[in-house]
Parts: sequence; C-alpha cells; structure tokens
Amino acid sequence: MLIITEHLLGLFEAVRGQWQLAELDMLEHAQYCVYGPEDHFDWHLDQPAEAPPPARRLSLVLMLSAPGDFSGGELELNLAGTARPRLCAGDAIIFPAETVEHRVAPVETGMRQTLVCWAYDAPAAI
Ligand SMILES: O=C(O)CCC(=O)C(=O)O
Ligand SMILES: [Fe+2]
Repeated sequence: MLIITEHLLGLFEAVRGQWQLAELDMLEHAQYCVYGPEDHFDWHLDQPAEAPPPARRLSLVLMLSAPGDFSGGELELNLAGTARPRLCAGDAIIFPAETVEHRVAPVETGMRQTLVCWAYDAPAAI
C-alpha cells in the first residue's frame, strides 16, 4: 500500500506544474471502485465549492480493467465539450478536482474497476 501511494503521489507531482500547484500530499486512502451493470456515477465535482477544507486539488483515476472487460461505463469529462478518454488497463488520468465536472456513464455489461485518489496541498513546512 505504501509503495502504491508513493507511485500515485509521484504521478501527481509530475503534472502539478500544469496547474501551478505547490507541493501535494495524499491525505486519504486510494478508493477501489467496482461498477457492474447499470452502476454509474452522475456528473459531479470531486471538490465542490461548498465543501469544507482541506480541498482536493487534483483527482486521479487509474483504470484497472481492460476495454474488453466491460461495455458502457465511459469516464466523461466536461472540458470544452465532453471528453471521453479511452482508458486501457494501467492508464491514469489526472484532472483538477475543483473545476472539472465528470461522470461515469452506466455500465452495460461486465465489470469496470478503477482506483481513484486525490491530492491535497501538502502541509506547509515550518
Ligand atoms: O471510476 C471512475 O472512473 C471515476 C469515479 C469518480 O468520479 C469518483 O469516484 O469520484
Ligand atoms: Fe469523481
């Protein structure tokens, strides 16, 4: 678990400059998600404006299933229009938690597995 967390934090660290974010930390365990037929997750922000601090800054979705393992279940991101990245097993996508609405469309067949985690501002060094 420690090793996985360090790898995931390394991915956040590698891209945080794109959004001018300072040092990040992971304050909660990664979440293992399983979606079966008809399971879905409606449009949402991982960090709604009204949520209390600390704020999730970046979201990471690591796809664990191969494209042939399920149908439907697309991850959709509201960018300039709706983006539907094609994620193969082992692919990860990182996006700003406060501004990018996203959803998981209903799974039609099979099982869709992901690992989802979030990066927060690292506590300020004293
Ligand atoms: O499983 C996914 O692709 C994303 C799920 C999600 O948006 C979430 O858990 O906040
Ligand atoms: Fe989400």
